[in-house]
Amino acid sequence: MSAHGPTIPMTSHPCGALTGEAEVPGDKSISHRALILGALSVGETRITGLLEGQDVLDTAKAMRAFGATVINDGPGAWTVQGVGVGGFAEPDQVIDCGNSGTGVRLIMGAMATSPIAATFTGDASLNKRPMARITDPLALFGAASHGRSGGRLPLTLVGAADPVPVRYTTPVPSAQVKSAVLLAGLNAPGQTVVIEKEATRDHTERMLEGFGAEITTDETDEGRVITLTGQPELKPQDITVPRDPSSAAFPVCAALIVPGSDVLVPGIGLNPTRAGLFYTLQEMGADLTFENMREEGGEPVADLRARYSPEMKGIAVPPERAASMIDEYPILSVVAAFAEGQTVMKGVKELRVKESDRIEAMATGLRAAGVTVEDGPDWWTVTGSPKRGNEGGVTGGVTCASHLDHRIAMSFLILGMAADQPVSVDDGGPIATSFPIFEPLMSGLGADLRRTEEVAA
Ligand SMILES: O=C(O)C1=C[C@@H](OP(=O)(O)O)[C@@H](O)[C@H](O)C1
Ligand SMILES: C=C(OP(=O)(O)O)C(=O)O
Repeated sequence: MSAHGPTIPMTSHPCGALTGEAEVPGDKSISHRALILGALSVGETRITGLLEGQDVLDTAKAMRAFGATVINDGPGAWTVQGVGVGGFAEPDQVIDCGNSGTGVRLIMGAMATSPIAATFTGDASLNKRPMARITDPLALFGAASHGRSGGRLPLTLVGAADPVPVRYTTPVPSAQVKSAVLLAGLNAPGQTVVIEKEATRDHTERMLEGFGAEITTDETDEGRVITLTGQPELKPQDITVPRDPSSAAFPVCAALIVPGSDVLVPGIGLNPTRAGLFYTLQEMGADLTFENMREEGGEPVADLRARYSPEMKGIAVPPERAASMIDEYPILSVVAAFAEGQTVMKGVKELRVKESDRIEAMATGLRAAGVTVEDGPDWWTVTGSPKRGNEGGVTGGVTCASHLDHRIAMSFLILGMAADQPVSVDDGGPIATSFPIFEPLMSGLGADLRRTEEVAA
């Protein structure tokens, strides 16, 4: 059961060529940040292209609970009347962030240096995920948290009444940890400094600068040093949210493994901290090209064209690339199942603590579908083959558990499009958290997706 709806068993049948144009929704990471920084500004922020997935809708609801006025003016069009830095009111309800690690972790940071308390919870998936990685640095500002052992949700966060600035080196490569500390630093005096050894997505830094905060990033021997001057007055902005590369990954990868496919996925951000999968696929020999390269909102954007690629080879993914494709390893493992040889993915311990243990979830389903997978604490490998049908290759014919994880559900449904037999997932409901139009969009390209109670005509 997903946090916000019924269980939806789904089946993906082997399909003909996927063709056409796939306009994926707005970027989930940027959507969360636009709402939160809009709420921390004084005045009206206007947002177009907002992702209207459940994760982001939960953040919009949370911002209302903290006192901002958040209005939906039409598809993707939202306005936020903010309350200013330090202006959050104490919510009179539990903040339920559903399935969203980004939502709960960034919102905890945003309130941690205000003299208010709030209780946070989530769904069965989110309430298993580690939160000490957030409450530990927030305690350095003077915030206090009271929750379950091991620092998991539900928990109550009591914001610092007299916050102090913090200098913090992130212990794991996490943009959520970095962002929570920066957002807390907004309402602390002086300068808050975050140091990250591996570069992670930089949407928070870019957006804070866009809202008028004083923030610098320096590459040093220690790593990337990000310095924020506290207590700015953030200026409301007009924001156009770019389309999400992590959602684009699904139609792109489907086209690469379904014979005869040729799909255009327009307007995808190629921010270097987000585009690692696409370069990896090209290195595997994918027929994947960037058309109409341009800049939008200060970021590189292109139209991605993906064509069926039967000559792909397995690859050793550079571990230093992991952060720039951390959400794309599940769908990469599906492509790897159809590439000749071994794909090696190392330095990916973080996959064990996403909405699910993504290594375990994918390894279990792929093995059941006839694919060779090996794994360890922070690594896994997939040994694939381009063979189809009775020559060998991916048999399919299995039902896989999604574990309340949208990317696991979507990855197995893409597998079913190219396997010899259909692949089912026990619950496709979580797909709505990040990609609510996944079913109609993929069906429009030619996929054969069915809600399992449906019977073929
Ligand atoms: O900051 C963000 O928007 C996100 C950061 C990543 O998590 P971590 O920062 O925990 O790696 C990623 O997995 C998540 O989908 C979105
Ligand atoms: C891990 C993800 O999101 P979150 O951490 O926000 O739940 C994701 O979208 O793959």
